[in-house]
Amino acid sequence: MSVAVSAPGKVLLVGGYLVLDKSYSGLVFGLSARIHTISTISTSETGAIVVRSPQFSNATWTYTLSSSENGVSVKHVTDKSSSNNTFVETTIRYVLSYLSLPKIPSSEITILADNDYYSQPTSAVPLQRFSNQNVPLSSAHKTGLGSSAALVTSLTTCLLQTYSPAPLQLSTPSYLTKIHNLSQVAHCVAQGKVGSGFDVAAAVFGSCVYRRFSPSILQALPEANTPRFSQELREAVDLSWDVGIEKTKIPKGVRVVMGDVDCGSSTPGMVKRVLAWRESEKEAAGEQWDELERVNRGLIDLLGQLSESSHDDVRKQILDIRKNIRAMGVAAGVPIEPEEQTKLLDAVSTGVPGVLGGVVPGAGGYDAVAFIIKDDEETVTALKEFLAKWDDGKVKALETREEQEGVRVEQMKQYEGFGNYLKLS
Ligand SMILES: Nc1ncnc2c1ncn2[C@@H]1O[C@H](COP(=O)(O)OP(=O)(O)OP(=O)(O)O)[C@@H](O)[C@H]1O
Ligand SMILES: C[C@@](O)(CCOP(=O)(O)O)CC(=O)O
Repeated sequence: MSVAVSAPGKVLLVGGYLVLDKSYSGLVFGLSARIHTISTISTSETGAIVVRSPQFSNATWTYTLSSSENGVSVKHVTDKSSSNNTFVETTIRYVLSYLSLPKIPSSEITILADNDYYSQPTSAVPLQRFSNQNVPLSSAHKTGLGSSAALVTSLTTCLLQTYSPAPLQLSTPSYLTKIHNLSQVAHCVAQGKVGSGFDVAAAVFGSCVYRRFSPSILQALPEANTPRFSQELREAVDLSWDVGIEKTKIPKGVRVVMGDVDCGSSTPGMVKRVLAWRESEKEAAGEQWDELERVNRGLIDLLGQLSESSHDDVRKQILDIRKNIRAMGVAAGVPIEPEEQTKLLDAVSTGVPGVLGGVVPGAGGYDAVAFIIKDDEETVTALKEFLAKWDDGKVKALETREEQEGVRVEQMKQYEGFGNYLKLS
């Protein structure tokens, strides 16, 4: 029997940087662009998991598995053409160690990512779903939708559904919390640091107002496969975390449109510099963050009770947020809303009727822009046409839009046309 799961990407509309500190919050929307993982238990005797990501070249990873009292040892079988996939390997190691099964049947897992995760070449004909990128994963141009968090969450859930001794329902709140905690652990270990985790939260719970968990929950965990690893992992995951998730959704009548700026900024470098500034200018930075939190919360409240008559208030609130973000950027010496992005956001906000405003989402920089617009075809078309003419078409509107739902079990039928990618049972 095959099991399929998908988890959404994210856009952190407001709260970049602040959300790293538990005293502040971020508004994150889950996106319709999802990463799917489909598993099939295989008949092979040896305990092994073969993972394929068939939209990319040389993207097959084989792992042999063996159980011990220190957790499940997961070894990547390498050959000449293979590369590592730390996110996949770590997720398998942590989920199977969490389950601590004495015997682990072999399985095959296929990863399929919606097209919006990668900048696509301009094409006269519509792309097929899960289009083939024809390049190794390392050369794909990511659009910044949080592919690793969606992948880790989707794979964690797929492994739990495949290997848990008792069948589980994703509608059970305690099970979703377990998926969240385990996915956060695996994602942090794989990326080598404890981030705020808003991307994993969106992948699990969908759109929400997010407040981070205390990093100390994870910092105390022993290394994988050392004494007490399995027990302590289980204890940490089953603990009640001090994370804040207030589910939310975009109000009726408006939608989010993402613009992919095929360029890119180094998020870790920007985070380091903003946090160093905050440390060195404690008082001024504290005041600035409190003010940003106030205006961010203002937008969250406005969106919570939106009507046609409050569109102008949303416009003003977004401008206020941007003014504060630019001030933080100047004070920290980090181009969070760089001049080029300011020009673009201003031009779209004033030049395209139906656009309520736009921001540089997440860490900002040159990566992406996100717009809140009226949810009608006319506005979407006008925005796309405007972007196509801007700076030689460097900014492309993505097809994805906000979506409320987080991780979910998928019906197998939808993959039937993808026989070139996977065999179903
Ligand atoms: N389709 C996929 N197949 C297999 N592995 C994937 C896939 N997509 C993402 N990954 C894993 O996630 C890693 C990319 O993670 P990274 O954090 O660099 O990007 P991201 O999460 O998309 O970034 P951002 O948070 O800026 O959106 C890849 O190196 C790979 O390990
Ligand atoms: C800067 C930060 O607050 C947001 C980064 O968001 P993004 O990866 O640019 O979408 C970092 C974090 O929250 O982990």
